[in-house]
Amino acid sequence: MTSAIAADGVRKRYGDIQAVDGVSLTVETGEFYGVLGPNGAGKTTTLEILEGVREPDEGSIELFGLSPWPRNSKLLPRIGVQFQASAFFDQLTTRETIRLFASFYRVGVRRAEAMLERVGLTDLAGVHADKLSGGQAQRLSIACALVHDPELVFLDEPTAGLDPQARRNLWDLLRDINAEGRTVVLTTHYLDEAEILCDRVSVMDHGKILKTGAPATLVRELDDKVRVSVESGLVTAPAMCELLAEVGAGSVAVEDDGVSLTVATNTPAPVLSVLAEQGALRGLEVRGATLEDVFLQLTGREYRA
Ligand SMILES: Nc1ncnc2c1ncn2[C@@H]1O[C@H](COP(=O)(O)OP(=O)(O)OP(=O)(O)O)[C@@H](O)[C@H]1O
Repeated sequence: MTSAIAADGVRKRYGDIQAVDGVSLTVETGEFYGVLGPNGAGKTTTLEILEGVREPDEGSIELFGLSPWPRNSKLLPRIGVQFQASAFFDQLTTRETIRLFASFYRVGVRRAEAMLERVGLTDLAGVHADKLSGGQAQRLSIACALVHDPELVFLDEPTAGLDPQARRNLWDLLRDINAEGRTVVLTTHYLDEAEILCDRVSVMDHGKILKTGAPATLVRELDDKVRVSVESGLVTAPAMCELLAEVGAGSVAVEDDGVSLTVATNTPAPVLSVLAEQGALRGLEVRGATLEDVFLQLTGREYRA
């Protein structure tokens, strides 16, 4: 089966800046694929090259086996590109905006109205685009990208700047879009978003893809320690070390910062048993590694979105 996207050796330079430095990736049909990285990593440039709106200096790109550059009219009906909300015409209403996008693709008014309904903007159909909240504007931009029913949708940081509730609402919409069978490619600098939404993510920094995989696989491959924490004062750190040695709990690190006692371990089961036997489970939290730890290991520095 042909992949939705196959890119090989893509490079793009702006003056002295090598924005994209040898990116190769494959996105399978139906996948929810994330390109994750901090500001300036090269995510937007990569996405624009994949969309066919920017010419690469080097490399080959195929969407459904076709080259997106120069602009390929056979591909245009099959792909949806989310424009940044700020690119809307402020003086058009929500309804006029979606109808304008629908007209680009010769899509009827009924479908445009259905899209507004789908993203929950019917009640705001008469409101000017510049009066929409950040979340509403993002939903409108996603509706515009979907109005012609594309198979492959590109979203560039769709939840940037939204409050937590608006982000979660948008996540539900994005999940539904993918569940309908569409391939979704999203860039984000939010690690939690990538972890929650994406089947696979490429972690990007300084124009290069450092690693690609399912978020859970990337985290598991770290083989990082699990952190088991309880409230301080239930059992002391030295006592905990002794108890864990008695049961042969293996390599552990015990720390008490006055708020929590934390045991870092590869084998949490005996740690939990000892805490339970001591009646010291108040405030129990068990934390595994996250994509943040993956980024730290790949780059040697903390993740800064
Ligand atoms: N049109 C341009 N002209 C010159 N430099 C650019 C241009 N677009 C991007 N850059 C630079 O290329 C690098 C990669 O930018 P890009 O926007 O692709 O990264 P990004 O990961 O999407 O970042 P962000 O999360 O901030 O959008 C950055 O150093 C940026 O300043």
